Amino acid sequence: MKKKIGILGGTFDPPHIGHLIIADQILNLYKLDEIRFMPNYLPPHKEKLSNTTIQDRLRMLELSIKEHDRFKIETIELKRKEKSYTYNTMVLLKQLEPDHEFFFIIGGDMIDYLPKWYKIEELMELVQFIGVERPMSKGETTYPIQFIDIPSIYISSSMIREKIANGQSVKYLLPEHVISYIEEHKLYGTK
Ligand SMILES: Nc1ncnc2c1ncn2[C@@H]1O[C@H](COP(=O)(O)OP(=O)(O)OP(=O)(O)O)[C@@H](O)[C@H]1O
Ligand SMILES: O=C(O)c1ccc[n+]([C@@H]2O[C@H](COP(=O)([O-])O)[C@@H](O)[C@H]2O)c1
Repeated sequence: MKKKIGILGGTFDPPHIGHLIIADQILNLYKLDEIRFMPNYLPPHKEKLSNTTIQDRLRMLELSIKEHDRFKIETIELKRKEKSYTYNTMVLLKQLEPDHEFFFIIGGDMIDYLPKWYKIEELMELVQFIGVERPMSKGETTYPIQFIDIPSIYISSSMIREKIANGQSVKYLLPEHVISYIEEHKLYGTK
């Protein structure tokens, strides 16, 4: 049977409850079979922002999703070891799994940036996008994105990295297991 799969691509440095909430809301509202969290190898548009390794990002993601039986991890971009252009990834995924229907999930900041994406016109033809509003971003677009109305969450990975570096609490902003991992491995300037 044709499965409906949501893809949440990201850097996840670190993953936080914003990612988990949007994934669960969309899974439920779109009646998807699963959500795959897809860490990129090299984000196309970001400088390296922290000293975490790919293994750290992957492990934190595993710890984040382990209690949800419909949350999975898609490692296709980690295996390719190149800049993670979504168009290339989705072409490959659709070749590998031709029977599945894919939905690519993006937050408002990424929607603002879409005109700069690699082969954006072709990508829009290839996969349905689901957009989530995000505080501080316009999230307006002429691309055919389906917007979904879910609680807006003012949390970002950069906010979390900054709080940790300043010795401030991040309790409840990300899963406890991930906080323990960050402390154990002294990530993001943990004091
Ligand atoms: N709080 C949020 N609300 C809506 N979308 C979000 C939220 N946090 C992340 N996203 C979306 O999830 C995807 C992956 O995000 P990413 O891993 O880059 O986290 P981030 O919080 O945006 O990180 P950073 O602060 O380092 O830019 C992107 O499409 C992003 O827009
Ligand atoms: O393909 C592109 O040109 C492109 C440009 C920017 C971001 N993306 C993808 O969008 C997703 C969210 O990106 P990020 O950097 O906010 O984590 C992630 O899967 C990126 O690989 C893709």
